[in-house]
Amino acid sequence: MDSQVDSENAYNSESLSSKLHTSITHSSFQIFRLKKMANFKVSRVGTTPFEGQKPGTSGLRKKVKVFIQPHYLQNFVQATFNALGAGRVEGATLVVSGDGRYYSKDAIQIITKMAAANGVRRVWIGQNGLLSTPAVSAVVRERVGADGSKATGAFILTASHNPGGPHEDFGIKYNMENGGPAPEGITNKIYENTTTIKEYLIAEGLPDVDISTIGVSSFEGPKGKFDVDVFDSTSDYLKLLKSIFDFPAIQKLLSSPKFSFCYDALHGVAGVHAKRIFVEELGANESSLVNCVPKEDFGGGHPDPNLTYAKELVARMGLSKTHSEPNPPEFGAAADGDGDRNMVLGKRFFVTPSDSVAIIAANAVQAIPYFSGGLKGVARSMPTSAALDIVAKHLNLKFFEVPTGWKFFGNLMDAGMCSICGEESFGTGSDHIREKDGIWAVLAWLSILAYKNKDNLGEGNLVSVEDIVRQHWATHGRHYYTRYDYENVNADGAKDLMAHLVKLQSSIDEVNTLIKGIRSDVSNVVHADEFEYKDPVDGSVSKHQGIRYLFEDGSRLVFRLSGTGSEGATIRLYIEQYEKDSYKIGRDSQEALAPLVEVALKLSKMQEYTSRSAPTVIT
Ligand SMILES: O=P(O)(O)OC[C@H]1O[C@H](O)[C@H](O)[C@@H](O)[C@@H]1O
Ligand SMILES: [Mg+2]
Repeated sequence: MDSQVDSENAYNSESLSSKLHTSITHSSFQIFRLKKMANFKVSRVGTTPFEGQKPGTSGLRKKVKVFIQPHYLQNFVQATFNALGAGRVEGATLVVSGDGRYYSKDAIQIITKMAAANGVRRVWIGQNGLLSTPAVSAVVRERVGADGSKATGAFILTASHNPGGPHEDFGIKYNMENGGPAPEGITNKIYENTTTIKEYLIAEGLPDVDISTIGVSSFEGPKGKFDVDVFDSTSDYLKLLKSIFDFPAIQKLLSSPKFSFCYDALHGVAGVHAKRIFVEELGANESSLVNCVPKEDFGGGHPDPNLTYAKELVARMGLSKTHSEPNPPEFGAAADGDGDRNMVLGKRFFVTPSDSVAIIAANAVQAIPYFSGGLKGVARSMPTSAALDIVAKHLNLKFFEVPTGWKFFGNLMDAGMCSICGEESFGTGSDHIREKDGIWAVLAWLSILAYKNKDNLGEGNLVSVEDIVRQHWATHGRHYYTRYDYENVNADGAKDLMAHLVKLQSSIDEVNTLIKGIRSDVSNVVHADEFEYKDPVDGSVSKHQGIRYLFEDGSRLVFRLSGTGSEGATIRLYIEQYEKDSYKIGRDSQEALAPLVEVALKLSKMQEYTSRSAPTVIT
């Protein structure tokens, strides 16, 4: 009897002994159990607002030194609970996990205690606090707890592709019961709450949970039971992926001596899933995994899968300018810190994310069982190239152009209007969840490769990634595309540059005169505006979503300020040119785009406003 009592009340020994005494005097254990003391009490902690807790496109991202200030994280979490309202918090089942970056472990303990105090019924945590953003979305949508419970929302602890470590970034965002990021109505309310917050609730007496061991720990609070369920990070996500793709077909491709594969998680959370999915399930060689052990500081790197930051993969795939690789793998891919982004490479070949989504959409019905019944529609973000538009037209599919940010796809998917979508920012995904999904994109490509090679894994040449892309261009034309990023520039300079570009738009004639003075071989601008989007599902309007210059020959220049940086401003310049003639589609993209790049830089007075003579990253 004693040991049972002890284990249930281990955290309140003083009151326990007095109760125990009472129960023994009344010689009725039953009475004692019913009146059992709580494991924790609710403590109300006074606080004052912090400035700048406005969640951006993907939650709140700040330097760790900002987040670790006393009450900083707590204020944001309480503001979120208050914005959700008691109906979505009391009795709720909340997922709390992330990409494992520095400060995650502390944050998980704090959020768990605050959840308990706010009346949440269960907190679900991926083992070691690790769940990729797509895995969180899958868990929210698909996981069923041992007691039949379903998740009602999630705190995702990540700053995505931003570096991690004590001097780098931390982040937090809230996802709703559909597995997608909270809509603007909620994030605005969270922000309002952060400006007036006076107190937060936290459980006192609740111990830190051991997040490294799978299992359920149960506690008793003033409002009843509170469970912490630590579960395997990959099982639910894997189950969902298995229902989408033909795993045996992919396994056959991976085991073919003609094929070789490489995956770089850049020390982000995707490494955990990759080992299980690619190696244990699909039979890839363990040596094909690079940087797949998650690290709190991503090994000191920048966990963004692009040609600049995914250096090791780029070198392995034979794309490094300084290192020559004699025998690169046939296929390579990388992920960002939280595993929702992807970069796909072939042997010595880069697939632009804009082409990637178009090619996946073009082949999905044949190559991916989940889509065998047809696609409901496709969508891309505005700065993403128009390669997908051509596929949509060709296949007679519903098509949507939305502002940057994955949440805009969510509404379309919830309304059954969109199956596949993608962004130039290395995000690709489908309506299986409500986040982009890096591993899904890799499996989609492996499915296409498996499909195209289904009859020649024995004899004949392998149809390579490059073959698939070139074939696509030959059929649909090619969108030459590049993005120039100017990271961490002076915020006022960036604002002035944008204002200058908007002002120019008032006279297209003047713009064309300026352009002719810069390059006479560039076509005329026919339309210029700031992109605005009216959501076809809820009618909401998003303004100022990027500055566009549209040219007569289909070329486009787009300028945007990043919504995901944590310091200064980042200007993104997107340059695109369409070529239909087969003899013009094989050029080097930087070379093909050089005239438009020159126009963009001079028209925007980039160097004048940013004091930068070159971008930080070119993709
Ligand atoms: O605002 P940016 O830095 O260009 O980033 C834009 C990207 O941010 C996040 O990753 C969002 O999830 C993406 O949907 C979006 O494309
Ligand atoms: Mg990310």
